[in-house]
Amino acid sequence: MKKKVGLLGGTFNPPHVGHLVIAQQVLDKAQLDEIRFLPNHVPPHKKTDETVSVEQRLRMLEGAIKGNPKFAIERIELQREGPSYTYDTIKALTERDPEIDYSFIIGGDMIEYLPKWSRIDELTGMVHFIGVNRPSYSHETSYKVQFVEVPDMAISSSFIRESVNKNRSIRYLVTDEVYRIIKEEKLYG
Ligand SMILES: Nc1ncnc2c1ncn2[C@@H]1O[C@H](COP(=O)(O)OP(=O)(O)OP(=O)(O)O)[C@@H](O)[C@H]1O
Ligand SMILES: O=C(O)c1ccc[n+]([C@@H]2O[C@H](COP(=O)([O-])O)[C@@H](O)[C@H]2O)c1
Repeated sequence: MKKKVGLLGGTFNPPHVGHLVIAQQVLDKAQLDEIRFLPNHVPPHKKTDETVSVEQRLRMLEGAIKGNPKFAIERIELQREGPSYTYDTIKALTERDPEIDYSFIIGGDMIEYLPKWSRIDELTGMVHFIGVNRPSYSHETSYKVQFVEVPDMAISSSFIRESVNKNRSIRYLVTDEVYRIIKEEKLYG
C-alpha cells in the first residue's frame, strides 16, 4: 500500500500551535502515516510581513515541529521562484514520489478561497484535499474536500504578529523554540 502523507502548506509567519494541532488531528483522524509542513516561498494570494526572511520562517518551522517523528518539512517550494502555486507543487511532487499518496490540508479560510486557486479544477483531480474548521470561516464547499473536525482555535499568524507589535504576550500560542527565535531576533517588533 502507498504511504499516506498529508501536506500542510502555509506561510508560517510564524508557525503557531493552531498549525500543530491541525496537523496532529488530521494525522490521527485521517489515518495518515506522516505530515509534511510545506512552507511557501511567495504566498500566492496575500502579502505577509516581508521583514521576516524565508530562512527565518524555515528556522521557526524547524523549531516548531522538533521532537515529533511524524512531522517533517517539505522544502520543494523554497527552491522555486515566483508565487508558490499548489498546482505546480503537486505536479512536481507526484512526479518525484509516485509511491506516495499525497493529501493537501487546508483550513476554512482556504476552503472558501478554493475557487480562486490557480488551475483548481485540474488540481482537485490531482490531489485529495482535507479541510478543517476554522473560526469565522465556512467549511462548506462544492469542491471535493474531505472534512476533518478539529478543536476550534481562533489563532492566526497575523494575531501573533500584531500581539508582538503591541507588546502583548504570545506565550503558549507558539512553541518555546519559536518564542525564543521571535524574541532573540526581535521579529514583528
Ligand atoms: N487556527 C486555525 N484553524 C484552522 N486552520 C488554520 C488555523 N491557522 C492556520 N490554519 C490553516 O493552516 C494553513 C497555513 O496557514 P498560514 O501559515 O497562512 O497561517 P495563518 O494563521 O492563516 O496566517 P495569517 O494570519 O498570516 O494569514 C492554511 O491552510 C490555514 O487555513
Ligand atoms: O495555488 C494557489 O492558487 C493557492 C492560492 C492560495 C493558497 N495556496 C496554498 O495554500 C496554502 C495556505 O496558504 P496561506 O496563504 O494561508 O499560507 C499554501 O501552501 C499556499 O501556497 C495556493
